[in-house]
Amino acid sequence: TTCAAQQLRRNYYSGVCPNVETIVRGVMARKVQQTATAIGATVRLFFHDCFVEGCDASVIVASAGNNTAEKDHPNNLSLAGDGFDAVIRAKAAVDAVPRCRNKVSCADILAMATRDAIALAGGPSYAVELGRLDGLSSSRSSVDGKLPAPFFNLDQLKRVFAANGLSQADMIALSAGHTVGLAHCGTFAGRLRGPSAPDPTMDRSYAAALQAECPANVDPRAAVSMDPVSPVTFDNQYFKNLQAGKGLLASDQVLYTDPRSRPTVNAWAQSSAAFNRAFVAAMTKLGRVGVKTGAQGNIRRNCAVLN
Ligand code: HEM
Ligand SMILES: [Ca+2]
Repeated sequence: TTCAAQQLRRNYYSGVCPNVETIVRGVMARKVQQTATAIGATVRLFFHDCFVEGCDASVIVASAGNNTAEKDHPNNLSLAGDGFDAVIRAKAAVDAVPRCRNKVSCADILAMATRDAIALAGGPSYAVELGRLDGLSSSRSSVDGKLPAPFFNLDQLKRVFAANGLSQADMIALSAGHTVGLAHCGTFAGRLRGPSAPDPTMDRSYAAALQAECPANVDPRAAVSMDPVSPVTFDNQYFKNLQAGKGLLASDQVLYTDPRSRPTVNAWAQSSAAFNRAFVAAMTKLGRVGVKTGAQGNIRRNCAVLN
């Protein structure tokens, strides 16, 4: 088989739809201005797409008939609607240009939208590789075991990223996606109360603040910022938070607690330039996971519906 990653390239659409990146960026700018939650929602959607059947927009497909799609797997139920909406809107804007109509894949639109969301939030801007096709299937069962859980230790995190060709350094860089966005109280409640709580690796005042934001019988829809310091800015504050015991999920804090990953956390807390370089490299690698070309995929007319 050919190496799919080699098929991706910058400016892939320069012939058929030369303005595609400008069109997507415009939609994202408007979307983010309306709802800042679209930033985290889009970035997480891309991650969950790439880790299941590769970056092929399989996560966007809606359940239909007797097929239950990826998005209805328990691990995906908390994907925020604004990420899906951003892709649907960008697709509509691209398809409104006659020469672009049905020429740009949903998978590539999600990759562009993610790049734009990060840049709009103040993060590093990078040239995005394009040329992915949309997947031909999406099933709930295919998500089983593919995504990391918030209580994973370092070995478990490394394993699920290694399964996608990503190193420990890539995993640490990508975890900084948690510099933006929200998490529901239930995802970290075990660190606040219960047999082994409060988690001794969590800063005491941060634990108290979270306990107040997420009381025992909190509305299951309640969510808190993943980065308590700069929640809508894409920056290396994530790593400074870990140094201060202010990682929200156990899988965040373990990156500092475990001596194997701590030096990397310290380096990127100290240098936003070094973090930005590592993040762009890791995102580019993430975007190459399981890319489909040729007969493995197509260009979906409606991102939520298989052709
Ligand atoms: C390292 C393992 C990871 C684990 C265990 C993990 C787990 C989680 C969990 C539990 C949430 C909260 C969901 C909720 O309660 O609604 C979340 C949110 C989020 N994750 Fe991750 N994640 C990981 C890696 C990543 C990566 C690699 C990215 C992207 C590069 C990412 C981007 C996000 C974003 C942006 C949010 C906020 C979503 C929003 O605001 O709607 N995560 N993650
Ligand atoms: Ca996918």
